[in-house]
Amino acid sequence: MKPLRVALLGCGTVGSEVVRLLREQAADLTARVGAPLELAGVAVRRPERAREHVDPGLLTTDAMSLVTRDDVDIVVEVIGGIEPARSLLLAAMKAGKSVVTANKALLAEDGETVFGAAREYGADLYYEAAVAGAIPLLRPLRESLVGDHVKRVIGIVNGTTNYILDQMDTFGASFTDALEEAQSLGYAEADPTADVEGFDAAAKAAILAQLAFHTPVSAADVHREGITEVTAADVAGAKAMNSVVKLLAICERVPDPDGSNGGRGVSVRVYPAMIPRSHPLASVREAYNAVFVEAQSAGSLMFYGAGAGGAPTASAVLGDLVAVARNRVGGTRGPVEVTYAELPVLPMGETVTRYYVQLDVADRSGVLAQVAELFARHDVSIQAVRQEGYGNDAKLVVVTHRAPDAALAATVEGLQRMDIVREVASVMRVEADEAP
Ligand SMILES: NC(=O)C1=CN([C@@H]2O[C@H](COP(=O)(O)OP(=O)(O)OC[C@H]3O[C@@H](n4cnc5c(N)ncnc54)[C@H](O)[C@@H]3O)[C@@H](O)[C@H]2O)C=CC1
Ligand SMILES: N[C@@H](CC=O)C(=O)O
Ligand code: NA
Repeated sequence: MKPLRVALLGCGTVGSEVVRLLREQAADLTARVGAPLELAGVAVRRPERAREHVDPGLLTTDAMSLVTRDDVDIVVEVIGGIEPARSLLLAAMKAGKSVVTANKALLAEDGETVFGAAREYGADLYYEAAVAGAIPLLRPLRESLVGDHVKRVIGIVNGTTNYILDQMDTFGASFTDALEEAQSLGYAEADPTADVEGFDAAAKAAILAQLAFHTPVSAADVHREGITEVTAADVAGAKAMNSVVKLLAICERVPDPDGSNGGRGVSVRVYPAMIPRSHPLASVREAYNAVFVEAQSAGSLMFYGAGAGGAPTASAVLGDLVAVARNRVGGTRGPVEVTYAELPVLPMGETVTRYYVQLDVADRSGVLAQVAELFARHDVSIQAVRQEGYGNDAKLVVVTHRAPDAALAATVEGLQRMDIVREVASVMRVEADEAP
């Protein structure tokens, strides 16, 4: 059988592992695809650098010529970022190549163009590695669950931030030390701001929401808060509540009051939140990822595994590579993205959540009543309130019932202006528990 020729774009953390696996598993991959997979070229920025497993004769800095070469069938993009990745993928699809990418930033920022090109040119576009690394998640959403009605997707989709929060929670590590470790382990993006400010998780949330709800969602639609403002007080507050702080990506269909099945819209958001230690997401440690999918007929499904790192991510890339190669051998195509639902993405203010608020207060009579009155004024119902310490160390901890995020935010602003409140020491959303 004629070999299928693969152009690899980028040979960093993920790309170098793709090359290694292609070489080490060549015989098995040939048997599984029905044709050998042959590396036609590797586009890099610095060809003078020695690379294990790569024949130097395959290296080029001219990625555009490589992707359009007649002897290339499949293009694997693991450069990352928007340009030149977008131009390279568009040129590849136009030239009739099948495409595999791990680039969530591009798919979330300008999925319309990239998915549109796949439709226009009839090209295969696979991207399992883009969300939750090695975990098979996009293929289940795109194929296995496509006959169901997905209601909610909630999970931990960024390994770097989970690693940092876990180190802070378990060992009391500093943010900076934990980030450096995550970088050295190959989990972090080239610019770790993408991880710690939540951009990476927001891109993944957009991709998940689009697939789950068959509706266009881009990174700009996602409410995003990172973990740079998570303090030791937040982590300690969570501990005292028998909870843990996790950076969550949440994609929800918001029910329509008239009961229509499609829903009023979708809420897509990323923020650090407290979850009870008894919840399965709380036991997701280090750089692992886990995602719950709640569907009408399937019920709750949990996907767990390595969400970052060279070899795990390369596993997902190889899975896609075999899939597109099989399609080429069989003369077929994979699934095409459909976003027929056109559900609106609702503003964060309308999203219903719960808050944990820790206040340093003056310890005198009437304080609790004034604080409670402010919550009531914003129609935010209190689930529990507790005082810790006394005198100058008095703290009030308030946990609310569900309320629109705008009402909760206005309540916190009001607390910040109250004389009796010395400091709003910690504010954190509370998720994934059963409370109303
Ligand atoms: N590292 C991880 O754990 C994961 C990474 N990803 C995604 O995989 C992609 C690659 O990530 P990493 O390998 O971690 O990044 P990396 O920064 O280690 O590798 C990217 C490589 O592309 C090269 N490059 C940049 N511009 C180029 C150009 N114009 N032509 C040729 N090469 C160029 C860089 O020199 C670098 O070696 C990104 O889209 C990332 O978001 C996805 C899941 C997990
Ligand atoms: N930087 C990302 C890598 C995978 O997408 C992460 O930390 O999860
Ligand atoms: Na994945």
